[in-house]
Amino acid sequence: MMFEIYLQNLHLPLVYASHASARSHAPSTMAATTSRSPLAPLYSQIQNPKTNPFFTLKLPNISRHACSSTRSSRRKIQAIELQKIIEDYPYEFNSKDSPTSLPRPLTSAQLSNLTSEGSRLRVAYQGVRGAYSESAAEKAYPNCEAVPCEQFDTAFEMNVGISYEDKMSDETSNVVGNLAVERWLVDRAVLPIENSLGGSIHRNYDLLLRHRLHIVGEVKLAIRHCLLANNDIKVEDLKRVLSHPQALAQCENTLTQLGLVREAVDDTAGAAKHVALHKLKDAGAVASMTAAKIYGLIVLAEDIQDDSDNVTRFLMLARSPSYLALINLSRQVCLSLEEGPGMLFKALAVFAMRNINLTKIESRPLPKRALQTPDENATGFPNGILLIKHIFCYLAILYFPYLFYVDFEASMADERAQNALGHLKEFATFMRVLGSYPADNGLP
Ligand SMILES: O=C(O)C(=O)C[C@]1(C(=O)O)C=C[C@@H](O)C=C1
Repeated sequence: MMFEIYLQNLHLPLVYASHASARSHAPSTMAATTSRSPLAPLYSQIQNPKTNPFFTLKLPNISRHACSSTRSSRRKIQAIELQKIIEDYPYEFNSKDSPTSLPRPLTSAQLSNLTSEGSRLRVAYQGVRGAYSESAAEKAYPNCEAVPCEQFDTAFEMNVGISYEDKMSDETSNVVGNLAVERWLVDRAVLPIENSLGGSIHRNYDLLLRHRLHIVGEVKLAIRHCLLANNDIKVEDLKRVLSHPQALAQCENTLTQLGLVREAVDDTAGAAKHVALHKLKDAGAVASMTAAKIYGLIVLAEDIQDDSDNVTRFLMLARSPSYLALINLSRQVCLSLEEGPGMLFKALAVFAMRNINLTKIESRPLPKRALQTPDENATGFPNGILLIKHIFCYLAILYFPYLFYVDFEASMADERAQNALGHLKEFATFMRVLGSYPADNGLP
């Protein structure tokens, strides 16, 4: 209801308007970009340089100078109706996308637990049943169908979202064809991104950039690890313990006290399943109580994490950005900056000067794969990665290039946020808004 009222009443100013103007000035602004940016050749990949606040990378970089006339017209265009914007979203990606496959913003049905077809929302997570990510999926989308996946990359490939278990049963029949695409399509993927004990999960930050998905939600989940073993096994019998590396790290103190050798596996529940399946006598698993029940293991010790306050934050990803992006509070932007004194300070100042709260900043090295030539890039990285490649070549002679992921609190409709991003775009060599989502402020 609130959303409908919002749809009717909200008028969106700003970057949308500026983009619209940029569109009409496309030839000149593109020429300006060509002369000032090593990234210019990639603009040729723009399919439809219309409004796209979520993937700003390919929008022409308008200098302050060139902007003055745009600014006054921007001021005149004070409002654009939300519905119009939504209808207009082109979400241009690379030229391989056919117009029909261009992602659309999520509908309100998709934001509930139903897809637009009325079926249950399918949410992919890494691991087998009983993994914490499965609980995160269910917390975010109660009554969803949580789909276990072997690896995050499988979960991310939503268009071929064949599930782990489906894949296992189909391994010999090699059915990953069109049929599988239709049958095993998933709507969301769940990605653990940080933990209160272990900090950021770096690999998953890299995945965010490698795949062209949008963050549409977050969930904080209390993680309570148990030490599990087969029936009749005592703690003294154990020599080793299997689990996900994050879980092992979160239980460092207990496991050291017990003198157990750690063995890393893909997920906590997978560890429990392995211990149960192979009836191991010398090995236990660190996993959830739910996993113990599913795989018939006994609980030797509860709450073995180093701190009782052990919370993991998960992100929900979708092929399309969320309508709620326009009223949401949290957003994440990924950017790289030119080398020079105070560049990061300058970048962060665009938020500070507008009184926008930054909730997190993470830096990651530019992915090596970005160095591949476009021809080598057969796996189809998003354009952003190709763009990074150019930046990397440009800076690599002297410096270690880094990407910065910035989380900040502001809705898409917030003029300050639009201005901050517009400002940032003037000197960031690469920028992509990874998503916008309601913060999970409830109890984990
Ligand atoms: O292995 C699992 O059960 C997961 O869901 C993965 C994961 C993670 O990657 O951090 C999720 C939550 C816990 O922090 C431990 C493991």
